[in-house]
Formats: sequence, structure tokens, C-alpha cells
Amino acid sequence: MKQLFIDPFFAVGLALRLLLLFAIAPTAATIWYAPFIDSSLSSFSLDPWRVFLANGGDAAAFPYGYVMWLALLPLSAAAKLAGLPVIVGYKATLLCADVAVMLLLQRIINCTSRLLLFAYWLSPLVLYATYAQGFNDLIPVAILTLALLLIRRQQFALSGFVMAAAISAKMSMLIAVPFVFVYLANNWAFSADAWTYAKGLLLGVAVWCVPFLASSAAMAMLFHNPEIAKVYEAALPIGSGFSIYLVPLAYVLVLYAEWRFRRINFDLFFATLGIAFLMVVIFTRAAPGWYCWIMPLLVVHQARGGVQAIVLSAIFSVAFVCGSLLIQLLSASGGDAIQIGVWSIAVGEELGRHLVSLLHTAMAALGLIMAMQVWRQSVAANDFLRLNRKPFIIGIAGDSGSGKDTLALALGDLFGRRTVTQLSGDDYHRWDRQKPIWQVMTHLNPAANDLEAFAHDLLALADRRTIQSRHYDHASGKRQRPTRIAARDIIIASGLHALYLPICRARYDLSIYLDMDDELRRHYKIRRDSGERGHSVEHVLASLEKRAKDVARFVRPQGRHADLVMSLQPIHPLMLAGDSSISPRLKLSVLTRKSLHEMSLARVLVGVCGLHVDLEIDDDAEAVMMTIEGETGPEDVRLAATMLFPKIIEFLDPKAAWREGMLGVMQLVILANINQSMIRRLI
Ligand SMILES: Nc1ncnc2c1ncn2[C@@H]1O[C@H](COP(=O)(O)OP(=O)(O)OP(=O)(O)O)[C@@H](O)[C@H]1O
Ligand SMILES: O=C(CO)[C@H](O)[C@H](O)COP(=O)(O)O
Repeated sequence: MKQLFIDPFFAVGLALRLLLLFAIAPTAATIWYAPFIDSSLSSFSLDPWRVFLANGGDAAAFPYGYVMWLALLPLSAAAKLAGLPVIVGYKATLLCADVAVMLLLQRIINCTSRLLLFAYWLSPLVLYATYAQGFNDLIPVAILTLALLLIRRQQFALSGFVMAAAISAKMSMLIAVPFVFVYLANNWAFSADAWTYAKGLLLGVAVWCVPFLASSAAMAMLFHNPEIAKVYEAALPIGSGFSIYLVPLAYVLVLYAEWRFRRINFDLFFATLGIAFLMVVIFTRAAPGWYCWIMPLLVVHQARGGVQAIVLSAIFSVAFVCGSLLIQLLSASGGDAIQIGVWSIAVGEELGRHLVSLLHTAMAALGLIMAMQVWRQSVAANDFLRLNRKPFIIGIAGDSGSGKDTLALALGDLFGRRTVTQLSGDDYHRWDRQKPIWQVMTHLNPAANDLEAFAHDLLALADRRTIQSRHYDHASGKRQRPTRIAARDIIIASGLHALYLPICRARYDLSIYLDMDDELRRHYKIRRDSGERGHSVEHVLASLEKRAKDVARFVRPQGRHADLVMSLQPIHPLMLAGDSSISPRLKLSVLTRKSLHEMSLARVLVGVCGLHVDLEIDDDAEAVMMTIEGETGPEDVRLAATMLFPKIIEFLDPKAAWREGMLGVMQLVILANINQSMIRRLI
């Protein structure tokens, strides 16, 4: 923040503002807002609208609620006390709101100070609407921006309360409310929070808005406001004197587009809300102050869209100022001449109207181009939507007891049940445990499994189709009745042969082979099969021996095809001696064939998780081998993930369960690979 204030361009913007503040006495502020505030300072009442009207004030002067009034009072009162005109306090309040909007946007958008200064602080749009014209829209915009920041920070009740304050400051901020509810309903992480938000909003309405509704003078001033009717002016006649109103129509369509996202993140919500404001503004004969409503969108667009967006936004802003000036100069002469001081160029009423219409058309065209750019950049390229269209598929193969289910569960607990579909290879064993065929065949033989059905179901899920699958119950050794498995955004296909068929391998976005140390696997398998699957220790040992040939023949070769080979080993083999109930300390080696993030990953594993990491990169950088040792807790792993992949974190379940130790590290490594696969898809 400090950097922002010491930047020379901040000083330039501030100087321009002060110059405009001193040089111009804006009409709206002079004839409406300042007299209203002055009236309530002279004879203070909790119903300032009544007092103002009773004293013969203009009914158009202050169609705003308590929050606008309260926001304007302190500095206006200070000005009056200091013997200055009230309008000085009014203008000082606008300056404060202006700085507040900029600082809040910086928190939401996270862009450089320089960009923010160019996109916002030096924007001709803000300078003209606020300081040359005196409109107070930056006050509700500042409050709305605060409400949006609170949503981003997941402080929903407070955000609702603040949103009601924004509406009280200016009723048009109501535009944002349906968008917030659709965002909360469509963001699976927050759907339960919609009610929390609603409670905050209701409380805010009770505090900020109900007293206003109870004042008949306030209501009279609100309904006297000619601005409200403007949104119905753009209309398509449909005969018999009826019309279709274009602004409400465009608004509903943008809201529908947001609802259709099914799954939405904050960036998408922010972009669609900005587009909704843009639609209202460009299709209405809007007062210059309304253009301040789209400033958050313009700043985000410039921050994300690069030079093209900056140029378009600049053209849009300059066109807006020229258009508004022309309209003002025309209306000063009654509409048939462009009047500048004593100079007057006659254009005739018809040409004057034509010129203004042309300017509105240019503004609408630029606005629509901008909306399309925002759509392309924020909406179409958003990873949330990409996952919506094409699920991310992870294949996990490995020998029995190598930890496939454990890992799949750990990933499922990260992304959440509503995001993940698990497809287990065990459900495709051809025969129940009791069948005599197992005397001559092991489960590791591909022929013992219906791999064709496995591949078929994987492809169906990848195509977002629901499948029917019969779960293999390890407690009874029998396959269950078929159940429906729905396709979700992340599909985890695990099994002894998950990487066996080329058609499956080709479909995975990330393929993993678990190559657990043999002794460790034996240790775990004995513990699990005797504890959970009803086998005797002798049976497990005999089966391990019987399976050894098939492991070498059918399972291990799959490791060659994996993007990631993970191998858990005990720190010391002696740790496994004797008692099968002990949990040995582990180390993990990871071979990555699609390397990208290993350096930063290693740095964070050391710096944040306190682990020891060895990194080996082969000469042609085709593979990276990382060996990781030490103890770490779930909180450290979570922190490491937040630092490394802030974007991916949005995909996770709000109650994402991070594991401790090496399993947590495996979660992190896989997240790094998912992140990287997504980056590759974007390229
Ligand atoms: N990363 C790990 N950390 C600690 N324990 C693990 C880990 N992975 C596996 N285990 C232990 O090994 C046992 C076997 O793991 P799991 O059931 O996940 O293997 P699997 O590959 O799915 O086996 P199967 O193919 O036979 O179903 C688990 O019960 C668990 O106790
Ligand atoms: O290798 C295995 C799993 O990958 C199991 O041995 C196979 O699924 C059979 O299970 P169970 O022993 O419970 O009948």
C-alpha cells in the first residue's frame, strides 16, 4: 500500500483531483447534494428528507438512503464547523471514497501499484464523473467493493450486512444481490453459506433500509428520481404500444449465464457481475456517475487482459468523457447548438440528437466489445469451466497393498465428494473370492479382470456419462448389486491394471504408479488383510509368494508409462521387524516425467514443511527424482499448497483434509502435477 502512495503517478492523480475540486463547482453537488446536507446540519433530524422538503428543498436533491447521508455528514460537518462551505466537506468525502475504492480493488485484484494507478487513479472516467460532475457514485461503489472483498474472504454475514449498506447508499447497488446468491448457490464450497449471507443482508436491510422506507418524505424523493425510469427507455416495440425493455432483458441474460456455470469461482462471479453493470450502463442514457459502477470491472480487465485491454479501456473512458461533454454542451443551448462559453456552433436539433445518438452507439459498441473480451479472458479461459466441460482424470496403478486406495481416498478428501468420482479396478474382478478359479489364477492376471468394462466405464465417465458398476466387497469377497456412479469434475481410476491398457493411459491427464518398497508393502498388507479382509497371516504370505510372477509380468511394467512414480520406503528396514501393528517412519521418492515445479516444490517442502529433500535431474531434464525425508503435519502441508498453487486451492473442498507425513507430501506432489497439467492444457 505504501508503494502506491509514494508512486509519482499517485501524486499526479491527486494533483488533478485537487485541481478539479478547487476549479469546478459541479452543478449536481451545488444545487442538490450540498444544500441537502447543509439543511440537515442546520436543523438536525433523523428524518432529514422531511426537514429538507418542509423547508422547500428540491424533491430531486437526495434520492439516497441513510448510509449516503451518514457517509457525507462527518466531513461536511467538519467543513461547516471550520467555517468552510459544506460542499468542501462533500468533495472531501468523495476523495476519501475514491481512495477507498482503489485500496479495496488492490486487495481484490492483487495487481501492481503502477497498473492500479493507471487503470483506476488516472482514469478520466472517475476524474470526470466525480470531480468535474460532482456525482457521488463512488460512495456506494466503495461500499459495494468492500462487500465483494468480504465475499472473497468468506465473511458472508458481514458481506451481506455491508451489501445492504451499499443499497442504502444507492438503490442501484441492488443489481449485485442476485449475482451474489447465484455465486453462493453455484459454488459448492459455499452453498451452505447462502443463508448466512441472507441473514447478514436481512439484518443490514433492517438497520439501513427499513427506517428509510418508513419516511414518507424519503420515499417521495426516491420515487421523484427520474433516473429510475431511464432503464426502461431502451425498448423494442412489439406493437399495440407494448415494448420489450432491453436493459432488464440484458441483465437477466447475464444472470442466467452466471447460473449456467454450475460451478463458479470468485473471478467468474466478479466478471459476470461487472458485465451486468456494464450492460445496464451502456444501454441506458446513464448519468456520468453511473460509469463509476463499472470501474471494478475495467480495472480487473486491464489487470488481466494486457495491452489490448488497456487500450480499449482507455478509448472507452476517453469516448465517455467526450460524449458526456458534448451532451452537456448541446443541452446547455437547448439541444440545437454546441455552446462553449460565448461561442456557439449551430447544429440544429435533429443533427444534435443524431450526434448524441451516434456517441451512445459508439459507447455501446465499445462496451460490448469489452464485455466480449472480459468474457473470453475471465470466463472462457477459466479452469473451473474447463473442468466442467472436460473432467480431469487421474490413473493410479500399483501392486496390491501399495497404497492405491489410501492415496485415492486422500485425494478424494482434498477435492471433496461432490467433485470426485472414484473408479476402482477391484470392482472389475471377474469372480467372487469363493470361486475355485483362484487356485490357478491370481488377481494380478489381466484375464482375471474385466478390463474392457473398466476402460469402457472410464471413457463413459470421461464423457460425463453415468455408469452402472458392481462394487467388490472385500469383507465378504463378493461383488454387490450394480449401483449408479455419476461423472464428476475429477475422476480417479485406481487398480492393479489402471495403466495396463493403452486406451486408458491415453485418457489420463495424470498417471501415477505406486512402487512401494516390497518389505513395507508386505508389512502393510499383512496388517490390512488380516485386520480388515478376514485373511490369516499365513494366507497373505502364501498369496504374496504365489503372485510374485504376475507382479513382475503384469503390474511392474506399468511403471514405465506413468508420469509420476512414487515409492514409499521405511527409513530403516529394521523398523519393520516383528510387530505388524507398528507404523514405521517413512521416506518418499518421486520420479517425475513431466517436470515443471520441482524446484519450487522442493524449496517449500524444506522451508515450510521442515523436510529434507534431495533433487536429481537427469542430463536432458526428462526426469526428476526427488527424495523426501522427515516429519510434517497437515497444517504445514496445507500452507505449502496455499503458497505454491493459490489457484488450485479454489478447487478443493472447503473442508479439505490434508494428511500428515508422507501421505500429505504425496497429496502435495500430486496437486503440483495437477496444477502443471492444467497449465499445459491452457497453453
Ligand atoms: N502412504 C501411506 N502411508 C501410510 N500407510 C499406507 C500408505 N499407503 C498405504 N498404507 C497402508 O497400506 C495398506 C494398504 O493400502 P491400500 O489398501 O491403499 O492399498 P491398495 O493398493 O489399494 O491395495 P489393494 O490393491 O490390495 O486394494 C493400508 O491399509 C494402509 O494402512
Ligand atoms: O489384489 C487385490 C486388490 O488389489 C485383492 O487381493 C483382490 O481385490 C481380492 O480381494 P480379497 O482378497 O479381499 O478377496
